[in-house]
Amino acid sequence: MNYNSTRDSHRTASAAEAIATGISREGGLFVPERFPQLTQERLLQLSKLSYIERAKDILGEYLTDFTEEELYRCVSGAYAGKFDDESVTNLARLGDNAYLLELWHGPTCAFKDMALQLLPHLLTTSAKKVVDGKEIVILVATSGDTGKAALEGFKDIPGTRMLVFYPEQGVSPMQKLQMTTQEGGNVAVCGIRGNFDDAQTAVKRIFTDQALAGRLEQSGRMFSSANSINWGRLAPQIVYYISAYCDLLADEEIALGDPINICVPTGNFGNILAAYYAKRMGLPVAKLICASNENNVLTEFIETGVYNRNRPFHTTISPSMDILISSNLERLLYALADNDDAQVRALMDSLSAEGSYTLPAPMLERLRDEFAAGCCDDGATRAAIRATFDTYSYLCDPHTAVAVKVYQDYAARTGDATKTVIASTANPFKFSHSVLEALGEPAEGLAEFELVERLAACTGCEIPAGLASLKGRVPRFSDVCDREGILDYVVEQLGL
Ligand SMILES: N[C@@H](CCOP(=O)(O)O)C(=O)O
Repeated sequence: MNYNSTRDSHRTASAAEAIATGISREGGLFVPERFPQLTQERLLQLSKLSYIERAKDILGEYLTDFTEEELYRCVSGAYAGKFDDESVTNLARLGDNAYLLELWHGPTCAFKDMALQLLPHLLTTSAKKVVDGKEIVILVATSGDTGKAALEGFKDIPGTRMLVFYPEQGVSPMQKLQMTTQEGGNVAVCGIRGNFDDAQTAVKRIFTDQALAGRLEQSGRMFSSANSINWGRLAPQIVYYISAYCDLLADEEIALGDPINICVPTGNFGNILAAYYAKRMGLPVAKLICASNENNVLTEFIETGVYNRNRPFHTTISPSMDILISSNLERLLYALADNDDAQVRALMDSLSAEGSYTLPAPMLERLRDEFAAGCCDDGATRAAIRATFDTYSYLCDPHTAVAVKVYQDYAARTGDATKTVIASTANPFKFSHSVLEALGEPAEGLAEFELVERLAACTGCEIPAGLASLKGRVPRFSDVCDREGILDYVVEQLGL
């Protein structure tokens, strides 16, 4: 299986090359040249396997330049003993037709662990194949969850170095504590005076700066990415949607071939794109429901075909989705345009020049066939946390609550009673202040761990070990730079 760049479809890469480099030289994203197909018998077989076996099987279709033994080592290294239990994910029922797919049972309590426990194995295996001996310098832009999961995955991994940039005023206190207390001799964390889009744009610019890449190469190093622009981040996310379908099958919640809907809270469009790719592989999926917070650029796009980032940026209680430039949308555009790279280049040029673009009618029609969308503000998010807890005794984090609300609005609006998997993306204790407020509990003026303990006391939910262990920890990293200073920070840190 080879991969093509969304901005130059003649540029091909093996899986190992796509993963080691992270992004194509001209700024395009790598996409598989075709989608392997899952038959119904295959889904049935997969439903009898463990998560690790399912992951090995599905990823084997994409990572064809990895040996069976390499794949098994990567997948078991990522998932065996690293998650709360060997099922890795959990499905919790929410009413008659919905299930929350809990993806946050890994070490950093967010869905990003599902891919970022695996990426270090995939990346070091890939590097040995295609760029042996080079140190991989991984630059990460985060709005809260990717940063910590990437740091945890890559800490002290030989041959790698990592610099993480996060919006200093745009993540939850727990997310900040998780990142700034990170251990590991190969990592550094820097806050920026700006938002996630500023960090992501600066990092992407660095990845495509050929002069800088040359200087880095002279010192035996190369850049890569641990964001979902890297194929090695996205492929593992496809697995959990297929696995969720298999779990529903094994639990006899659905019959083989029954379509499901998938609803995903998303900002950078990676998590929902993985569900779309699962559908392209033949997973029976009816609608993909895209859930956004007040930064509703994706909702408007799916409803109208106009992508317009020229709008106020909102700092919300679901900060990991505070994004106006959704990187992975580019991969969807490539698919909707039938792999026409010129079309993608034109849309992306318009996005960088004007901050907006409009889909041609045939692409919009295909988009709306596949996707539905909705959004909600912080007030509705809080109300959804409260209502979900009161009605189902289920405590969800603000990002998951956005998806629950959007799904419920969708179901009420359309009458669609198809069984729906809602991606539950983070543990609520990462956002204790907002969750307590939503429950109507006093939260003002309390320190972070007072909030955590109060939330545990009033809900009976367990504080995850990965967060409890941060109590009393002193931050290691306090660097902050302007958004314009990210390049200089990288140059200085790397001694270029
Ligand atoms: N929500 C993300 C933003 C980056 O997304 P990614 O999937 O491209 O890594 C975060 O938590 O940082």
